[in-house]
Amino acid sequence: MQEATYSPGPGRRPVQRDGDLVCDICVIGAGSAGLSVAAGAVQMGASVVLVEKGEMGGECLNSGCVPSKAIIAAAAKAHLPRTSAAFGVTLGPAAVDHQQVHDHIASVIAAIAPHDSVERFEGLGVDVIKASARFVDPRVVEAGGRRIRARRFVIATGSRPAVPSVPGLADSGFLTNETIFTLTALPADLLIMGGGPIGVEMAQAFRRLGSTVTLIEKETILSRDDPQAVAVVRDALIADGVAILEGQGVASVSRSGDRVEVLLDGGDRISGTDLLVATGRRPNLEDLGLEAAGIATGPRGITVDARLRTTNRRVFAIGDVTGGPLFTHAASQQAGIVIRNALFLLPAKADYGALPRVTYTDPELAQVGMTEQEARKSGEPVEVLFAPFAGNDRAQAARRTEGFAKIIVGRRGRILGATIVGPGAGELIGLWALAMSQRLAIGAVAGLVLPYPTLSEISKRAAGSYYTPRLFGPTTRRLVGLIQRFVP
Ligand SMILES: Cc1cc2nc3c(=O)[nH]c(=O)nc-3n(C[C@H](O)[C@H](O)[C@H](O)COP(=O)(O)OP(=O)(O)OC[C@H]3O[C@@H](n4cnc5c(N)ncnc54)[C@H](O)[C@@H]3O)c2cc1C
Ligand SMILES: NC(=O)c1ccc[n+]([C@@H]2O[C@H](COP(=O)([O-])OP(=O)(O)OC[C@H]3O[C@@H](n4cnc5c(N)ncnc54)[C@H](O)[C@@H]3O)[C@@H](O)[C@H]2O)c1
Repeated sequence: MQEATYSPGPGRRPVQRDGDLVCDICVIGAGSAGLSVAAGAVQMGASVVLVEKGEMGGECLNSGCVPSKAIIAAAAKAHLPRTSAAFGVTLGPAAVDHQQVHDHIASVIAAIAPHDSVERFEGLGVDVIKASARFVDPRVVEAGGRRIRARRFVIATGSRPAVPSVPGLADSGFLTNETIFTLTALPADLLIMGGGPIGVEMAQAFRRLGSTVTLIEKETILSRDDPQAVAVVRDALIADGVAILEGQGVASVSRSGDRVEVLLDGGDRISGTDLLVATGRRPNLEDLGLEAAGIATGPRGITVDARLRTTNRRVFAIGDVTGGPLFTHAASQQAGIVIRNALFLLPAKADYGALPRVTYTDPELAQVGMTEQEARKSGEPVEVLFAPFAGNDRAQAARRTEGFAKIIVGRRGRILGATIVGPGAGELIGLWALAMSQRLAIGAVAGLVLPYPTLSEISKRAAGSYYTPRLFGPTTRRLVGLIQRFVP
């Protein structure tokens, strides 16, 4: 997480009192969520203690967003020879050295790590304790043999892979996001259980790097997303050579020598050299002493209200440990809400109505607000605006014409949601996130002047189509005809 740093000079520091370390805010967990609160709070003058039992930066830096996007970038390079010929450029076949791919991933992590480091946070004035934290009563946390008494606590302990209880799986040896980025040899035959964002991103990346890949999904891949957009991603994965088995559960797993064997619910058997389990997440709640602090949990994680308060009024919880939305940018949005509540006593509430999400396949799939299906279910009259990348001149020049932008509009041009699947969709969705967060109507995007030729014009094209039937209809024609009679 790259949040801004401002150095206002020394602020309040935690103090030792009656054997306790006393501070304004104690943050548990130094991942995307915890680091954002700690950095923000200390720079606004609060005294902050940050407790982390593992690596600073948490999952996003060490085993999530950063390494996954680094391997996707390597895979894009490996894919170049397969797309260049249409431009009249012939590249030799890609030779992938996975040890060097691993080193590339490690060096990207190392480049970002100083921003999340103990040194940087202590430099900002945070007391960092490298230990496991546990509530001993509603007001006190113990960590590394120290007692921390804070006005407010923030639990930001994240999540870990949820491994399903499939017979044989635990004894067969499998990879998760915690281990796959440490491989120094490319898996020859990779089986992936789970077709969520992790499964599909990794399926395409490893296939492009040279693995044979089979993706096993018990329902449909990317099931939360617009099926028409998912179809574009599915076609791209298949074109890359990923075998996709949808509607197929895994009945059992076994290992025989260097092969892992999977028995599917339907009775078919498949085997591979490696198995990646990407079947969702579990919140990190254990050993936190939540009962001692009177903090309730639900099936997805720690129970919080719209202000992100737990059932203990001194304690907030944010990030993956609350069960969703499971994104780094959601964690930092939540951190801002906690800061407003805890430091300024403002009743700020979480609102995910304009929270974008992107799956970084090629093409990317980006969403903000409601999908078409969600909007239709809401009962409001819905208009669907559609612009294909094939109608975008820049996409034509780059030979990237797959995909589309679909904008969902309600009454009086209110933007209800945007789905973009295609080249650079993750960058293009930002415009719609801004439009939705500022409650702009569709006319604001239709009236934008954007540089030609850019992919971003697809948004204007889709927005403009809202006015096509209104502008080019019989009323306008009659009006122009009437006015023209008076033009000398
Ligand atoms: C492969 C993968 C790719 C992803 N890609 C993206 C992406 O592209 N974009 C995106 O937005 N999101 C992505 N995510 C999701 C994102 O990584 C998470 O939503 C985010 O990291 C959650 O942050 P967090 O601070 O809640 O938890 P974490 O980052 O998990 O941090 C929690 C920290 O708390 C510490 N901790 C736990 N218990 C204790 C304790 N008792 N005492 C002290 N410390 C403790 C842990 O050691 C950890 O460091 C991805 C996830 C994965 C797995
Ligand atoms: N680009 C991004 O922003 C990004 C990338 C990766 C992860 N993430 C975050 O991390 C979260 C976790 O990702 P994920 O992909 O592990 O989880 P997920 O919950 O999104 O998807 C898991 C998939 O596994 C399937 N599944 C579950 N059990 C199965 C079984 N026994 N056999 C076959 N399939 C099974 C589910 O039907 C589901 O489709 C995501 O929800 C997302 O919020 C974000």
